Amino acid sequence: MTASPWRGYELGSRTVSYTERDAILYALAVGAHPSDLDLVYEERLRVLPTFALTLAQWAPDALGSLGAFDVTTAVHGAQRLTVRAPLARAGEVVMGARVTEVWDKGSAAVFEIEVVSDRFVAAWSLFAPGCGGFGGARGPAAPPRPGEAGQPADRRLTVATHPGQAALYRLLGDRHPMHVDPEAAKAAGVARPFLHGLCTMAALTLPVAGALGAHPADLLELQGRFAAPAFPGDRLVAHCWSDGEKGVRFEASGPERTVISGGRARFGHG
Ligand SMILES: C[C@H](O)CC(=O)SCCNC(=O)CCNC(=O)[C@H](O)C(C)(C)COP(=O)(O)OP(=O)(O)OC[C@H]1O[C@@H](n2cnc3c(N)ncnc32)[C@H](O)[C@@H]1OP(=O)(O)O
Repeated sequence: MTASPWRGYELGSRTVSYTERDAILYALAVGAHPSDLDLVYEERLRVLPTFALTLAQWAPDALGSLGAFDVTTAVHGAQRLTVRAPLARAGEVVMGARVTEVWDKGSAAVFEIEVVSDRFVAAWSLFAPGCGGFGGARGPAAPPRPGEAGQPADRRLTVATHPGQAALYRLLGDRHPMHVDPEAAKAAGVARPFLHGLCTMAALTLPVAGALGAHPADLLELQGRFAAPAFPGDRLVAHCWSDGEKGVRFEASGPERTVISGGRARFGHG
């Protein structure tokens, strides 16, 4: 087996600062309701833990800028987030990042990037067409999907995304043109601009928390694979399987296909 030269690559460290306004805009961009005062009103603000992923976006962006993969065709394949401590209402976060693994899928490579801070640990999987075939390991198989054994879902939730959602979300840090420019989307093999995977995932986290009687700011763990593009304006349906008292496994579908598979979320008790 040959390892990719990017395996173990240190992306360095970065300090990113943010304001209450950024955290509120983020909450609105992922679907918080104006009546969710502790997400949208600075007097009561609690910061959504998934906001950390916008602060850490520099890491996958840095790897693309270094030329590890073609940024016009690579897409976000999967994400994991482990929360260590709540984010302050405003402030700065110091992060370090490195490429933990590069899997060889033949026609594509999957780059695993880990970002670590005292607030969270986050892991990106980037699916990069044209980067495989270097003689490396394929990596672990896709995790088993809930419901595979025929167990019916415990809950069905719906999330209405809105047509302007990607245009708004990109202002929080991921300005890849594939989310707004039809030509850039086509270059990535998608018919029209599609939602950021992290926007889709965070948007689902809000109703999932509500269904569990948890506060979305009490999220402790989140993960999922972006199985197919979701589009701004799609109505998403999430099927959820209980996973402990404040945990859930989920799969989410758009009008045509499953868009998030192997979803998992766990919340604290507040
Ligand atoms: C930069 C941007 O701003 C970031 C973004 O937010 S992009 C938006 C969010 N992401 C998306 O919309 C991507 C949606 N997903 C997809 O379009 C497709 O799943 C895909 C293009 C990633 C892969 O599809 P496809 O080429 O058909 O892969 P497929 O033949 O099923 O699988 C090939 C291998 O890759 C793996 N793989 C497939 N999808 C994967 C994913 N999403 N993440 C990680 N690995 C994946 C499979 O397990 C398989 O490996 P194995 O043979 O060892 O089991």
